[in-house]
Amino acid sequence: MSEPIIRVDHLGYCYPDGTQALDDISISIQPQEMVALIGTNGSGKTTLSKCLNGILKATSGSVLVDRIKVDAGLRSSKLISSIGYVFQNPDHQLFNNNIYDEIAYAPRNLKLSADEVDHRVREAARIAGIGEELFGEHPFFQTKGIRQRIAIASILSLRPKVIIVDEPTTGQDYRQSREVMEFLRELNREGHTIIVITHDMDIVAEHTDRVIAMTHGKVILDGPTRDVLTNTEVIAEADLLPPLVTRLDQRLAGPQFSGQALFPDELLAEWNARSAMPTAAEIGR
Ligand SMILES: Nc1ncnc2c1ncn2[C@@H]1O[C@H](COP(=O)(O)OP(=O)(O)OP(=O)(O)O)[C@@H](O)[C@H]1O
Repeated sequence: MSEPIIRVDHLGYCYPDGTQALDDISISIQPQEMVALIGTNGSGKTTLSKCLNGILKATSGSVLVDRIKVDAGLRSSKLISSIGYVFQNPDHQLFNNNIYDEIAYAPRNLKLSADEVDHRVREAARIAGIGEELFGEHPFFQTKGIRQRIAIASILSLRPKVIIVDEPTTGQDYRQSREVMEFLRELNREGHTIIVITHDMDIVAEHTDRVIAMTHGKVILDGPTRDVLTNTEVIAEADLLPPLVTRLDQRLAGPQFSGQALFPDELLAEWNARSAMPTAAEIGR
């Protein structure tokens, strides 16, 4: 196994008002993983992301990203090029008057040459699927889907190895959500490590390989997506529900029903493999 791109050891974080938001978290993430970070509101997902990104300084334990010791106030150009954080609400991130300047903002801050900035803006926009004809437009007048892409492009222009995306599908319809997730998957295939924070278990099932589940500032389960999402008891401890298909599979009786199905096709295959139709009593088990 290669060296982790993220190594968190016994991380704790306490806000100045005394709220203990993270408690003894230890995780490591390998390069090019596609990870979902799940948990109820207030479980500590955003705080953890901010500690990874150097926005917050751990009050105990340590965080290493791409071998850099992460320390708030020390958002060195190396750290900025290693990890980027896309806010839950793109409007909290976008503040320039046109899309080009928005994407160019961070590389300009790195004091890169004008040519290099221009190259990075065009590259990031192309990867994020933002046409150059939009460069002069104001970010605020775009759809939420496009604003999300601008927010991602403005991080991509730094070419970070790790990208954390906080609730990328909130407020978007099914088609837009799918598009955003497929786009993140593409970035993942191209070599980026992606961490997605989401409450949507169908999105988790379909688009991520590993799930880290949190509650009350602790990691309660960390493993392959199917193992975590079908672990009903632990998922319930985090006040979450597995995908509907999984819940149905777990209620059906019979050896064909594994209780592990995540997708309708998997459940259908199990159903079709049955020698006889289930009785009402079996379904109600
Ligand atoms: N600025 C702050 N000051 C004090 N406490 C905070 C602050 N921000 C978050 N908290 C608290 O820290 C804990 C973890 O919050 P955090 O936002 O990290 O959770 P989360 O899992 O990201 O929640 P959500 O899904 O709602 O975004 C919660 O108890 C929250 O109320």
